[in-house]
Amino acid sequence: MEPHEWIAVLDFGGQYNQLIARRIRELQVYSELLPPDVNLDELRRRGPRGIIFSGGPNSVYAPGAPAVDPQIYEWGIPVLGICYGMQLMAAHFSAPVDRAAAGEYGKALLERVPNPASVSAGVSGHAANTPGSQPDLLDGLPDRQTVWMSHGDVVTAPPEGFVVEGRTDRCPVAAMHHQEKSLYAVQFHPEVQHTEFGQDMLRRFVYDICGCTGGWTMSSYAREAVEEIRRQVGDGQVLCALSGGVDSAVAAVLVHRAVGDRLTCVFVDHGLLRKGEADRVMEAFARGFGMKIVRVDAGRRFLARLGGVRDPEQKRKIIGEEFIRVFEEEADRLGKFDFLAQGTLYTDIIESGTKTAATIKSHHNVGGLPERMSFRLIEPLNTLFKDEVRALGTELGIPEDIVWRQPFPGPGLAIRILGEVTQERLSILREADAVVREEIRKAGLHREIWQYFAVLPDVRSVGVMGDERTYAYTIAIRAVTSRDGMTADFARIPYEVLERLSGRIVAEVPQVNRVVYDITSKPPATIEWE
Ligand SMILES: Nc1ncnc2c1ncn2[C@@H]1O[C@H](COP(=O)(O)OP(=O)(O)OP(=O)(O)O)[C@@H](O)[C@H]1O
Ligand SMILES: O=c1[nH]c(=O)c2[nH+]cn([C@@H]3O[C@H](COP(=O)(O)O)[C@@H](O)[C@H]3O)c2[nH]1
Ligand SMILES: NC(=O)CC[C@H](N)C(=O)O
Ligand SMILES: [Mg+2]
Repeated sequence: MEPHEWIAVLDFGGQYNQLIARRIRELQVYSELLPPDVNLDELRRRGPRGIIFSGGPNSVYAPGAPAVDPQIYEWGIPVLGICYGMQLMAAHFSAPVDRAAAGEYGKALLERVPNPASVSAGVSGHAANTPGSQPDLLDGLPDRQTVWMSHGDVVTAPPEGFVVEGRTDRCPVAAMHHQEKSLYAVQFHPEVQHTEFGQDMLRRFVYDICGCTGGWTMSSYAREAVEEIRRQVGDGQVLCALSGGVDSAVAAVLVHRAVGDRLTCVFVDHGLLRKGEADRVMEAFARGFGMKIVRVDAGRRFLARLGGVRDPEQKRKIIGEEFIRVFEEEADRLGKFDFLAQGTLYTDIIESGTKTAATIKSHHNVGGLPERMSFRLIEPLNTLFKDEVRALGTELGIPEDIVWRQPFPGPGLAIRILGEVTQERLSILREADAVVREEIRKAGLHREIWQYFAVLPDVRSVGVMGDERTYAYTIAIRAVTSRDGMTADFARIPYEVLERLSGRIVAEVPQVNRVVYDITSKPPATIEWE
């Protein structure tokens, strides 16, 4: 993707990195995360208007701490360092960075430090270093404001050539900039919602300091994505992995716009879908989309490969590989396909683990992919979050029921059955899940709850039904609210709805005698149980 103006965010492994890029896009300027060891010539070629260094868990003075090519400071492009990013910049310019007597975690009060040399108006918006004084980042903002901190190291004095713009009780240099170069840094996190004027600071950096003009929207995203796909595919043919979910629907529509009928979508019924799902997906996509869609019934082979497997990561890897084998076989059957399009989101990538971020779980379409495969991947959504994809889907005219369909993981019910996946367990879970979906919809809660489903833990317990002892399965209900799936809270479902759910599940699903409700948020839990 090469939009005419964009901001690069270098990823030092912090928790909020993805949020930085996201906030910039909210300001209508495209932004993307890149690894900190990105090649500078390559980056120069891609021509960002500014660079942001993210936070990260390391200490700059520790051996092996991630760094950047120091040439970056001589390039003349505006840089904003955040937290670890600020400490890195300070250390480069030989300022002392030490362990603080006490760190700052959470809310802090930022006090501006008056800077007589600052020019408060008429910023040229130039990327080049203009000799003389650089404008303040905090210009126009209140003298005292709430910011959000998360650090244990501190820059105790500004490097030579820098002026201090703000401080807190425990942090003598909480915001600073170079007097002559366009280099800015803050110890707090402007990207989090709790930093009162954080978005104003990012706007100031992106527009006034980097000289961006804005106007990037989801429809520009669509336009650029279509061009990029055209360029990538040339006159080749594309297979698109279509699941019925919003991500792959949006990916398919983009590819379709780019290459027309050189696209064939493949929907795999792997036997791990919800009740009635395969038919509903085929019906929804058969009308109105004008794309070729092939359905593959592969239930038997997936189940055979999952026999005896209990480990969640192993299940994910088996499913990821089997998906690719099915696509390869279909490609051979249908003609010559070099490309496989998938609706991979940024969330799938970060959770699967990157160079700097830990593996939480291997998403089947990322960490679960086999090493050897015959396709080149097309993933036009791999920098976006779910709510951005929904906005894009709406922009592309995709029907509301698909745009707002609750997410359903590619490995399907296999990662909601703890322990071995068997035909019997699948049918218990499928029936219980159908009740959950029906009752939540009836209660009118389906739009405000992000995801709601049943889980089958590997637990049996004693009950009494019709004066008889039972020893049967427990069903857990999982329902969460979220904006992008990165964090989530359990949904406050009214007791009456929970009561109906538990009554119906125990009465209607044989082999279940107990229903529990999962009341953990993410973190510390995740949305799915495996
Ligand atoms: N049953 C399936 N058949 C073909 N491709 C699939 C299937 N399930 C998942 N995929 C592929 O894996 C990708 C990731 O799955 P994921 O569930 O994250 O996305 P989605 O199904 O498109 O959207 P949602 O998250 O809303 O369910 C999909 O975008 C799609 O390309
Ligand atoms: O396509 C997918 N392949 C996967 O392997 C996968 N694992 C989790 N999910 C979905 O991702 C979101 C976050 O899930 P977790 O909180 O469980 O990590 C939730 O929306 C999950 O449903 C997956 N989607
Ligand atoms: N959030 C961060 O970037 C933290 C940076 C550094 N490890 C510190 O604790 O100060
Ligand atoms: Mg899905």
